Amino acid sequence: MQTLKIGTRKIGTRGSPLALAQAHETRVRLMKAHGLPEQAFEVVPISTSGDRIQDRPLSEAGGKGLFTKEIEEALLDGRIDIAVHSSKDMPTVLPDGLELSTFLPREDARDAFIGKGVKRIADLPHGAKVGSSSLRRQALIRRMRPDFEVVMFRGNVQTRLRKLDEGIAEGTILAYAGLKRLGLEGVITDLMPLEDFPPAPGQGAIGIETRVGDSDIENMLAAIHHAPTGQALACERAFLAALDGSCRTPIAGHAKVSGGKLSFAGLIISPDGTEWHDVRLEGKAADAAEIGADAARTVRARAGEKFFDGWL
Ligand SMILES: NCc1[nH]cc(CCC(=O)O)c1CC(=O)O
Repeated sequence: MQTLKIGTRKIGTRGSPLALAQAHETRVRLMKAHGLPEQAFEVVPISTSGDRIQDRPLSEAGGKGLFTKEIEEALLDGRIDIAVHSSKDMPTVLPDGLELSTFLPREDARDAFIGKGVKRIADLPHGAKVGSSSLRRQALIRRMRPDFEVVMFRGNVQTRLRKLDEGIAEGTILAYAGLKRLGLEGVITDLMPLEDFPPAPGQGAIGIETRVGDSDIENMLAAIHHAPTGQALACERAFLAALDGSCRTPIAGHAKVSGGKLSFAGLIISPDGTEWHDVRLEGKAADAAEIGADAARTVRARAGEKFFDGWL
């Protein structure tokens, strides 16, 4: 075990209940891995622009970076030592001097369905309202059931559940991982199959951002890094990075890693759910990023360049 320098390590996070749960999970893993008491780590909640903008889709307001800007400034300034994120919410390009260096063992990456009065999404009546603000989920819902009315649904998990109770929609889809971390898996009425309803790149994986070259922190985090999750994420993020010119094209991607092998499934889909292109690739886990980039080239070639600017 590495000997750590004295002093409290500051764990930066968004202030939402899910973000705090993820920061606490990180803290507990660090305490156990290093035999350190709770006081060795402090969780520092930071409010971000993404948390404050509630009135329009984030893709219009400026995209994923809105959830990370203020936290990354704190990391660069040294006000915090590490930043804990949902990998799914992380832009593919990070500010100079920062890296996503550590991943905790991934939770089940599937989406979960929460039905009101029905168990499965297929049981909803013709024309039912399904709530989601995610472009990917909206497109996948429309592909599955063109008769449904997709309604805008933002806010944290608790807010969305309240909207369901109020009858604004008859069902909604959220990440299983987030519900589980909040102790809310009891509200789930079904899990969406990976094949019909592929998750967002990074879904279910907690990622930790650090300053490049901060060797003290790197040593500390090495003890909690989960290498297979890191490889899966390298693949999914390479796929996203190679496609993600705008965040208006819904993109799904999921890599499974086991026994040094990686298998990846990726999908791009039009927001109306009528046109999609998918890809499956397998290879060595050590080639994770190349597999993701290859998969992106394949779907890009299948879709044609026009596919990507058709929805602006
Ligand atoms: N965009 C919000 C967000 N970011 C990460 C999660 C869930 C946790 C995860 O995927 O790790 C969620 C909520 C959701 O999609 O239901």
